[in-house]
Amino acid sequence: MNETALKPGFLSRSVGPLHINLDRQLYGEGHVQSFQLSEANQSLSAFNQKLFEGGVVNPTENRPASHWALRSTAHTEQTGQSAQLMINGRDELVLVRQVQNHMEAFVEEVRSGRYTTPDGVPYENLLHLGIGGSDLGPRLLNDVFAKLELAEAPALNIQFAANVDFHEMKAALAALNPKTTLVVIASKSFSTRETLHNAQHIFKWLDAAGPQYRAKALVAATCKPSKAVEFGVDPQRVFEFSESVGGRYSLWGPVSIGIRMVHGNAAFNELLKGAALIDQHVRESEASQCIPTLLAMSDLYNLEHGVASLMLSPYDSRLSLLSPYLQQLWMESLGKGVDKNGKVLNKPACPILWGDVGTNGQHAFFQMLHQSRIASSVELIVVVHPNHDEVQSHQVLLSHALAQSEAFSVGRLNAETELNNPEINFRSCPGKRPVQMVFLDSLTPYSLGALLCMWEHRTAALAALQNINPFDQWGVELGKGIAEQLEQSVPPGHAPAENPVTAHLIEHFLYQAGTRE
Ligand SMILES: O=P(O)(O)OC[C@H]1O[C@H](O)[C@H](O)[C@@H](O)[C@@H]1O
Repeated sequence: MNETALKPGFLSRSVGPLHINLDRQLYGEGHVQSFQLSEANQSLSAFNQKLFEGGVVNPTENRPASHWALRSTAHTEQTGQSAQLMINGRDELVLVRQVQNHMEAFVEEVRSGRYTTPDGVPYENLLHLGIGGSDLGPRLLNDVFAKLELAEAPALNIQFAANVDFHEMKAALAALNPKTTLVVIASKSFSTRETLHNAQHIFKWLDAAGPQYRAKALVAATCKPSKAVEFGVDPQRVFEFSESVGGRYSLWGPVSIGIRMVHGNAAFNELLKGAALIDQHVRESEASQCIPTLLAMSDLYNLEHGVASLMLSPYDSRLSLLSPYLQQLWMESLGKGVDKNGKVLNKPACPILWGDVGTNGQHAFFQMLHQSRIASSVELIVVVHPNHDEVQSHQVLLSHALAQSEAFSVGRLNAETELNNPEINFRSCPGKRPVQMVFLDSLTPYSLGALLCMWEHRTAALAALQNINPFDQWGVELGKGIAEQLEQSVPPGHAPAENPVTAHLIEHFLYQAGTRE
């Protein structure tokens, strides 16, 4: 007996290194057919056309979304088609190509040791400063690339500092030497408090080693080049990207220049090629064949049926930073309360995305997924060819992923009977959790590019299906504004905060810190 309404293999689709199976969803074939004919699907096709034409898809900021253009050189190489993307009278594709050439040349200079410190020796270290979209992508890429045994060995020791919590910076600096460290300041806006505060600290750290070190060490990735220059970065080492590239969609461009420096241009360009393959797949496939569309269709169906959680578990420890990266992409894009017409939504526009690598999660939170009343879909990623020869370990790993997929969907066959019997109802696993299976041929920069790009399109598709804007993040602004005011109230002896509870909390903090009676 088949546990769901779909025949095995009905929703299996492949593109390049990526394969998905959605047979264990809660809908039947009829849903897929009616979805194809639905108005929502037509709006999605119109959205994708507008996205790739450079139309305004981010209405609250009156901008196109041109992150896909950062992969355009890989697309041109693959298809031989070159195009134009005119935004505000400037061809964005020309900018992308120029900056990419400039980055590649600089990266070669650094990696070959021709770009030297003021003491005439090659740089050995790199500190990446940035937060949110200017941190999570490069951090994920570095973590995966470092575990891939790429043809080119890492050329520099890399450290990251995102948080204004100084513990992170302290640990990063302990592993660095100011005389041999390049500092990448990645900030789309070049005005993020945490990043600029950390950069100011680093200026002091570099200057303490000698006044000559700062100038050559600084590199910036931003869409506000003049601000970076004003801040003290040599214009030769300011790498620009367009304002219409959202921060959480920006890892394909200059924000990842540190990853190019550490792991080489070749690996990075493979990542772009894998992503460009998915762009092409989205441009050319009809809904019933398009992987991101089918996933978004399932996500929407689940939301409409009260499933507002999505647990993502890659059965590969090299992907342990995937969930934190995707949390920003997914929840900053889709965590919205109104649609593009300002209409208040009557349900969440995205499930909460969370998870950890398998099998570890099985021994931690899978219990809740199997038996609690919290409805969650489950997405399991399996890498078919591992990067080791321990066949048995890999088979055990695969068995666990497949077992969980079956258990979440089928449950325990006599679950209903068990529930009617108080003596044994603790055993009941009702099943019927929607399961998405994702297979990657192997983990490479190319397949990673395809996987991440697939998620970008899935995110945008789920937004388009609900007529919401996935490219703004107005909710983030509120706390930033309040924090700016409170910086005046936190130091002892300063004006109290306006809000009485906040004022009380500050009083308590100062008392516990021993700076107030
Ligand atoms: O790159 P930046 O301009 O420094 O912005 C860094 C981050 O800041 C904000 O909090 C936004 O919510 C994020 O989307 C962004 O990635």
